[in-house]
Amino acid sequence: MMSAMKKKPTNSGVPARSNVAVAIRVRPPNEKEAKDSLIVKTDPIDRSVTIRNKVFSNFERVYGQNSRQSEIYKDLVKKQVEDVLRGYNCTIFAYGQTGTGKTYTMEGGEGSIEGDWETDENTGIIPRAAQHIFTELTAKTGIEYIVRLSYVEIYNEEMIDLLSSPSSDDKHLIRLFEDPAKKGTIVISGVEDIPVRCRDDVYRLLKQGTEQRRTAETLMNKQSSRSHSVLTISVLIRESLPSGEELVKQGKLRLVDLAGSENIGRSGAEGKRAKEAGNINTSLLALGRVINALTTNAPHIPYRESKLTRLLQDSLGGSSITTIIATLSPVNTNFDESVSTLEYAHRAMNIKNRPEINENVNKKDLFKEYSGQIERLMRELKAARDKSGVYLDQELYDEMGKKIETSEERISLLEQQLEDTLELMRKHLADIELMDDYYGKAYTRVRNLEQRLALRVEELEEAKMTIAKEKQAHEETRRALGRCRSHAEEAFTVAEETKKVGWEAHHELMRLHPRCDAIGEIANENRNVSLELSRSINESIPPMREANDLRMKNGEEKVKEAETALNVLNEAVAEKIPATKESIDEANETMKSLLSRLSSIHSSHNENAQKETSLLVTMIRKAQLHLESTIDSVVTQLIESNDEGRIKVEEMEHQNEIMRKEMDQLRSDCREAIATAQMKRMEAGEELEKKRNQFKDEMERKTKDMMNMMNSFVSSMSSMGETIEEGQRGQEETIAERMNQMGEVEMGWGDEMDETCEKLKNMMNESTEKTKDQISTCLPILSSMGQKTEDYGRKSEIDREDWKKERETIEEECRGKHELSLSSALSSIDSLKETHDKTQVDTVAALENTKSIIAESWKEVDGDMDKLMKIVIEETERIREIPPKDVEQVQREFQDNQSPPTEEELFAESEDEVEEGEENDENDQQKKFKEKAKLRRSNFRVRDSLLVGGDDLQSPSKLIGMRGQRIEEEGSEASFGSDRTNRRTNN
Ligand SMILES: Nc1ncnc2c1ncn2[C@@H]1O[C@H](COP(=O)(O)OP(=O)(O)OP(=O)(O)O)[C@@H](O)[C@H]1O
Repeated sequence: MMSAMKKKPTNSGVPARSNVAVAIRVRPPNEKEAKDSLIVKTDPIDRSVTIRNKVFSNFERVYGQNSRQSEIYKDLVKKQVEDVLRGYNCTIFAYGQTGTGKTYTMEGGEGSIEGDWETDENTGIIPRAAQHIFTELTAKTGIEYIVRLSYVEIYNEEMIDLLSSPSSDDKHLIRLFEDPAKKGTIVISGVEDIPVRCRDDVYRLLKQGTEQRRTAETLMNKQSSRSHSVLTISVLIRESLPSGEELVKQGKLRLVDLAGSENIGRSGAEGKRAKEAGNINTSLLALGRVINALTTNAPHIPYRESKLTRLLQDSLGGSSITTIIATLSPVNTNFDESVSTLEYAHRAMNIKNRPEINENVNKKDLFKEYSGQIERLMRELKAARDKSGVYLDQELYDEMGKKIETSEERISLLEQQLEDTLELMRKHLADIELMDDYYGKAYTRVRNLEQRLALRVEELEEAKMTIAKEKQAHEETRRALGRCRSHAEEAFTVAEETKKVGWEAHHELMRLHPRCDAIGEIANENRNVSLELSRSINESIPPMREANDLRMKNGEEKVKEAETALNVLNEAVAEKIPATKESIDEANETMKSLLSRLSSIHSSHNENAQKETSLLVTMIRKAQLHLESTIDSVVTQLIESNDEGRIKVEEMEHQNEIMRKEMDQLRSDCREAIATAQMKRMEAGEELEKKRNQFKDEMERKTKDMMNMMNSFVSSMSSMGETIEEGQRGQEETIAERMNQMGEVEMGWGDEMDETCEKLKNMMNESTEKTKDQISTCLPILSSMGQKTEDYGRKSEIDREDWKKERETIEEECRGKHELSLSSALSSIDSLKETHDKTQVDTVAALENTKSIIAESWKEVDGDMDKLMKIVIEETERIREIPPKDVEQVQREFQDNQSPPTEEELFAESEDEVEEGEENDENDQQKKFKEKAKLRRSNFRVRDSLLVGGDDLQSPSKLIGMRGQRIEEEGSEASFGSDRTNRRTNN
């Protein structure tokens, strides 16, 4: 294929001429060989193999029994795969005796075909190469590519397409021909060249081909392959250059698993098997000859001697990069075969190739080239045919016959070539059509995929939003849990405070109890004092009342007496008035008769009369004074009784004051007690604060644990979210990558895309399911945690309520007891005060009542006195108007009417008279005094006869005299009344 591609010298590290690389691999001995001696020694550093004494060196690589598949691949194949992708043809074939590990090296151990090429040690070169090619291709951007796979078997010099359906009988159609445009490049026609889109396609086809391989059991190996298998992976890469040119690269990787190279005789093959072995050896012998010819610079290389050599023409001495892996058995039994293989390999090592890269050309050039080629061939064909109708002489004819024969051969060759070229072209066209078809499909698919991608992106966005919501929900849950924690903390704080207050109250209560007891005792004492006081007051009130009553009674009596005396006086006056009138008349008469007689002595007699009058006035004044003093004494007594009441009131006030002081003391005690309680409360508070801190620390620790749990949960959730996000991101990236690739590759692998999308969808579904599962796993945990938090909160609430209730109870009890004791003390004090106030009020009322009674008495007395005074004044005035009588007469009259004054009175009066400035000598005065005393004594006798009452009250004349004197002194009646009133008020 791709004969139109020009070859150009190698570049990029591939030498222009390079020897076929030969590596030796020695497998480990199998069970059968366990007792056999190991004769093959490998030196990887020296790259030499020693078998007995024979040393084979300068190999590309040498691997011992413990070599690893991955090692082989990295050293021998990896670079070639990269070269294939750059446009080189590369061949790797395994050569060796049956059962030495050719298939193991090329395909891998049992079941290894589906293993991961990078990790699975069983995996052989073919699966690794397939994986590697697709990994590299998918990693490249800006290219389109198509990968095709053909798998043929050469068995008994027959080529069999291992990928065609087993029923088809088209094996004879498979031909090998040289690419006319690329000399030496052998093309296999008539085989299925199946496009593959991924590693799995390769595996599937490999499996299919392997099943078709004919294997026969030989004595040497149970599954000894009697055929050569050739797997070809062609890669066509179309690349758009920045210049706008379209470049096409085509590389080919041939992986050949040769049949065993053992001796027929030793293999034990018989009959058909022997034929097989022979054919096998024919091919291998031809291969040997080719190798010999190549290494000895022979003019002819017998590629055409066998299908195998024909097929490997390009790989041996051609433009391919070739690696041979010669496999060996390590044991002595296989010595000959091992030596043969080593010699074979050593010879092959000298084959020189000229690796050429398949020149990058654009599509137009490719067509042009093919067209030119076809045209040329057609021309040649036509020319050849045209010549066939010309008549020539015999010799010339014979010559021409020969020439015609030659020409016919050439024609047939050209026809063959033309046919091959046409087939190639058809193939290329088919490739291009296929590519275009793929491109169109891919374009449509890309569109569809873009739409799907948009949908996926939307879904992804939705999923992201869902995740974000979930995250938010988680965040909210975390926050809610945080709030719950803070609520719980608050609840605990409150509970602690409540506890503290409760304890404080309890302590305070405990401390207040004795204080309350003391207060109660004081209150009891106060009550007793109060009771005592009220009792004493109650006791003192009746005597006071009695005293008052008595005084009132006395006053009344006195008033009554005064009234009686007044009445008596009035009566006496009334009695005396007619007698007096008569006496006055007689006296008038006497006076008249004696007027003349007395006129001489008028002046002296007048003087005596004035003296008598003044004596009378003095007597009246004395009586008045006596009365006043009596009244004053009554008033004083009243005042005294009033003072007594006042003293009692004062005492009570004093008591009250004491009680107030005691109350103040009590209050200050209470305050002190409260201050002490507060202090104690503070102390208890500090203690409780400590305990609370301890409790809080404990709580914080527990909460921290809880939070740690929560955080780990949340972090696991977030990591889960991140994983999901990463998964999503990965999916996004994968989708984007896929889309990029899809956008860039116009060839059809829509199915792959579908599959990828399906896979992605599945992945997303899986991821969603996983997320759901995780969420569903998390939800019960969350709900249980929420439940726990709720329970916790509820418990805290209950605790808080309990504490609150307890606190209220304690407070109530405390307050109740405290208040009860205080209120009882206060109520006892209040009751005492009330009693006291009541007593005071009663006393004051009693006093006021007494006062009003006395005032009433006074009013009455005043009225009577006024009346009396009026009478006395009138009488006095009337007496004053009476003309002076004869002294004797007067004396008689007085003797008749008045009791004689006592000596002291007379003496006092005489002294008064002396003080009044009378100028008499001492003898005269004594004489006169005696005379006056005599007179007065006689007068008083008269008076005594007139008087009814005792000595306490003065005679009416005295009273009159006193009153008269006072009137004279004060000058008016009103002033006297007001003066007395004033004095009473003052009292
Ligand atoms: N390097 C190795 N390490 C472990 N086992 C190996 C190795 N090489 C070969 N074997 C084992 O040896 C046996 C024969 O190997 P294999 O079939 O690959 O030989 P072969 O050369 O392909 O034989 P045939 O020519 O008959 O196809 C297999 O069971 C294989 O697993």
